[in-house]
Amino acid sequence: MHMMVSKPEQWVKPMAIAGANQYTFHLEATENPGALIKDIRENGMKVGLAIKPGTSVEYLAPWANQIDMALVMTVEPGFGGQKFMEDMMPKVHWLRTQFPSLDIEVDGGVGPDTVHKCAEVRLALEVRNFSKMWN
Ligand SMILES: O=C(CO)[C@@H](O)[C@H](O)COP(=O)(O)O
Repeated sequence: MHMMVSKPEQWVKPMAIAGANQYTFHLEATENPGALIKDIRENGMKVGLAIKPGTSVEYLAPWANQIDMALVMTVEPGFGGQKFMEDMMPKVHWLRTQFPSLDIEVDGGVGPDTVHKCAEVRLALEVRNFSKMWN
């Protein structure tokens, strides 16, 4: 589950009860990422950590060894249909280099014209709209 929400702490248990196996929260949305990571693990889920376009990847780095997946937003959180921000790819490349075994995703603006940019940096994709990819 990609929880693009404020106060992500309050949804950990409900999502675990609902059967989620991974809980991705936004670094900007919590004051205590370490406690939240611990709580997610204690509730039996894997941990994903997302950053918005304006957040430097160095803020994510201290947590990278404690998470299962890093998610680099390639649009501003808010709505679909925005343009893929290719200038986020250096963040992905840096993470891929520093943490070779970490799963990395991007979210937003991925389609036929941009998917090759993701393939170049060996990303797992969070694809919400497959018809956009293949039609
Ligand atoms: O929620 C967000 C952005 O707020 C993203 O997850 C978008 O929904 C992605 O949509 P597309 O760019 O793939 O249309």
